[in-house]
Amino acid sequence: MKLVEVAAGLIYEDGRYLIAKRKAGVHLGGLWEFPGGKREEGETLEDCLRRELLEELDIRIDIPIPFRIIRHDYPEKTVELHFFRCAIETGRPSPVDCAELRWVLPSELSEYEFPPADRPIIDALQYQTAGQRL
Ligand SMILES: Nc1nc2c([nH]c(=O)n2[C@@H]2O[C@H](COP(=O)(O)OP(=O)(O)OP(=O)(O)O)[C@@H](O)[C@H]2O)c(=O)[nH]1
Ligand SMILES: [Mg+2]
Repeated sequence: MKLVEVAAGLIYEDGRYLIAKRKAGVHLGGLWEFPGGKREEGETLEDCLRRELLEELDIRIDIPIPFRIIRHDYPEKTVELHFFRCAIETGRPSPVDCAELRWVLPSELSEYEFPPADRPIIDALQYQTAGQRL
């Protein structure tokens, strides 16, 4: 089956992560996600992340730090999601290519419906923050 490589940003600011709601009608439409998209030929995953965040949110980010790679089989395709931690360098996020944007606390992430592939990321972000409070 075809393998789709994706870069997605865990965009962090003042204790919150920026999440986006996917437009209706696209793959996994209506679910919340970490902004990003598919790598194009000739691009590194970091280039891809920068391009997608500029296209989808109109922001430029500082240096992305690789966090985790998750491979997940959907019935129609297999995705390899490369998650990066990052922060906004310039710009104010606007929902150019998504239905809605929200800044949420790690503890609030479980109130939003994410694609099944994102489960381990949500768990890791919540676990990390819980640890920091100990
Ligand atoms: N961006 C993003 N994609 C995810 C996440 N989790 C997940 O399973 N995906 C899947 O990874 C693929 C990447 O999709 P995308 O729709 O963002 O790609 P894109 O921005 O290049 O969009 P396009 O194909 O309309 O140009 C989709 O099949 C999507 O369902 C996530 O947290 N963020
Ligand atoms: Mg996208």
